[in-house]
Amino acid sequence: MNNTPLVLKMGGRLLQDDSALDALLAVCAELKQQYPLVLVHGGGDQVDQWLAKFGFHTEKLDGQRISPAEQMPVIAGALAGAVNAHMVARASLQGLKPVGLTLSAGNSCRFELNPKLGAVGVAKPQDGTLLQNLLSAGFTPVFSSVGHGEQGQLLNVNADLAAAAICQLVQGQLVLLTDVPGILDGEGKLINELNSRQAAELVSQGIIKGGMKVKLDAALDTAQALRRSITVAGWQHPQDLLNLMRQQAVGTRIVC
Ligand SMILES: Nc1ncnc2c1ncn2[C@@H]1O[C@H](COP(=O)(O)OP(=O)(O)O)[C@@H](O)[C@H]1O
Ligand SMILES: CC(=O)N[C@@H](CCC(=O)OP(=O)(O)O)C(=O)O
Repeated sequence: MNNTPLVLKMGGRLLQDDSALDALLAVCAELKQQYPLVLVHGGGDQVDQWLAKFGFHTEKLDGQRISPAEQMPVIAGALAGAVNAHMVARASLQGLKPVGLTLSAGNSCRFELNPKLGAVGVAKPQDGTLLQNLLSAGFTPVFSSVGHGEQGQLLNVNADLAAAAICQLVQGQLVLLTDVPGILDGEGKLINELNSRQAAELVSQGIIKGGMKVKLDAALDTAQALRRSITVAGWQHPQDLLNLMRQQAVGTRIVC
């Protein structure tokens, strides 16, 4: 058993495709025999659908959702309710012994507010006691990207930034799984490795933007904090995850 936890972030269309999700979670069950495992999930597409059903208009700024306080019950209902419970159910089928949590559980994270975005926080690692206890007892923590602020107000957190904070909390290794095979260059080709200087250039050229820019920021921050590379990869080929853990090149490796 390697003692460095593996923190996997799952997002995008994966969360609405049960056969793809089950295949990936089956690989997670294999990996859990080698690494303590932590899952962090998004659910932006489900939030879009729920907000529309409730008659709310929604907008994003720099890849993050503007989240007025009156929309938070719906946003938290989708992320920490429906999507989290679904992730726990599917992970349970694979024998992962999942435990569904918000980022505030056991004071795991604290939050820096971004008033431009409404009830949105950036998660920062705070107290690792709950996570360490769950991992040493063989459970798989499954975090939604919902937290709460100092006044008890619900907060929406981008799930990549949430995964970065959780990874820093356990000093783990982070893999951000998404709908595309990794970070793509101006011609749509996969970039195998990216450092902060090269990344800044691609951002200034408008080649890395929106949700991928948020992922890149989460990865660079974590790479810097832990002095370890972070991978952004696709979820479509679950075996890739096994290959990645065998040190083979998969997706985009972000180094500081
Ligand atoms: N250079 C880039 N390479 C790959 N994807 C990019 C790039 N720039 C922007 N994107 C967009 O970012 C998306 C991934 O971010 P996001 O939708 O937030 O993912 P997730 O929902 O998995 O967190 C891609 O599907 C793509 O539309
Ligand atoms: C503040 C903010 O943008 N929160 C995100 C949280 C979900 C998320 O990040 O989902 P994916 O990883 O599936 O994109 C949102 O409301 O969409």
